[in-house]
Amino acid sequence: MKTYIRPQRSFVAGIIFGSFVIGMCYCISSYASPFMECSITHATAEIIEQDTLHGSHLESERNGSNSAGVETNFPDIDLTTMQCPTKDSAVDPSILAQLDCKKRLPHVIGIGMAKCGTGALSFFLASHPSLVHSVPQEIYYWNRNKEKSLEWYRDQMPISSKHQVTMEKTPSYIFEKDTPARIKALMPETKFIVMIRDPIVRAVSDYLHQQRVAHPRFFIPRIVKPGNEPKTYLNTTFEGSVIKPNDEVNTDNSILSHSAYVVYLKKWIELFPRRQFLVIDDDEFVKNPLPVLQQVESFLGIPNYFSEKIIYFDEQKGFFCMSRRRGSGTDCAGATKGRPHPNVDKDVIRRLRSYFRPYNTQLENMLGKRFTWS
Ligand SMILES: Nc1ncnc2c1ncn2[C@@H]1O[C@H](COP(=O)(O)OS(=O)(=O)O)[C@@H](OP(=O)(O)O)[C@H]1O
Repeated sequence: MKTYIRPQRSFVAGIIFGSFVIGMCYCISSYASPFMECSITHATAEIIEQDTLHGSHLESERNGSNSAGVETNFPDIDLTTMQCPTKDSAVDPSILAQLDCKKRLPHVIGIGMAKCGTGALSFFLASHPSLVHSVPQEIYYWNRNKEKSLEWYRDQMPISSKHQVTMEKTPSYIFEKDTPARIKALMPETKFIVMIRDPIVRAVSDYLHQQRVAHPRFFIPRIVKPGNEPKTYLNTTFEGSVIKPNDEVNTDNSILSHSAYVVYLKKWIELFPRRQFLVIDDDEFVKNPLPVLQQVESFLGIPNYFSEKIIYFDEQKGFFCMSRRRGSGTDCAGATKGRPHPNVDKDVIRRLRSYFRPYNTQLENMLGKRFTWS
């Protein structure tokens, strides 16, 4: 009989001790939860080690164990994935001091290209616990607001902890001639994300987008002087917009010229080290965003957060969406994405392919990368 009684006693004692431990954990987690939207404990040392460029931006050296390498009352809390609290009251002062919550200039800027998945990328990245994204996504500081101060720019950013990366994207930055030099002078460590896609598909997407805007001046054919930036021109069809009545390719139309990526990207790549750029092919991203998002995490030196668990293909939307998103908001990127593309005349496609070929080849040589659409 004794052999039965002993295990029963230790079983009861185990339950009492276990309940005590669970209770303690619950107390600590409810205390910490107002400022912990997500706790990722699997931040890999390798990814953090790659963050050489960001060392100066992130203002802290991170290490593997307690990723912030700081002492708090809660040694298991990962400060690199912790959000700045909206209210200070419930936060342990030692944690608050380590987060150093304030607005910061962007560490990474999405500089282009329009209609290449830039909105969807920002949508996914904004859910990452180690990244804060400007709202709205597009700030236009380096073009429309260039007279304003850097303080104004900083003020457009959300509050971040010193362990988070701040991001904004304005796809039209890439076209600005003096912007690379200005960023180089003021924020030389900035990282850049550039999204591209099949140039003809981008042109069709741009055509559909401009049609929706439909400014009257878009319908007037304009001759652009050599060296000047082409303007948008819209005809009733895509084909009519990109092929002139004399049967030449309408190179004066920005719908086409903006797909000659190398022309614009070259100026940036000449000024900054190549490691400060991540070029993403939207044709890959749209089909399978997860590896691309993981590549971005690695590029930014932030912990791994994206996985199959939070990204799913939405049959109704026809795009990948997020199954979990912090805060309120939709689960899929904006409603203006994914307009049905018209079938384009085969002969026009053939002519546009040969128009873009030299640009694509130059781009591939510059980036040391091949694209399926080239
Ligand atoms: N996951 C997901 N959800 C929705 N949309 C996605 C996604 N991934 C890529 N895309 C593609 O994004 C294209 C729009 O590009 P942008 O966001 O750069 O457009 S914009 O310049 O900001 O207007 C848009 O192009 P169109 O299909 O031509 O509208 C989409 O194909």
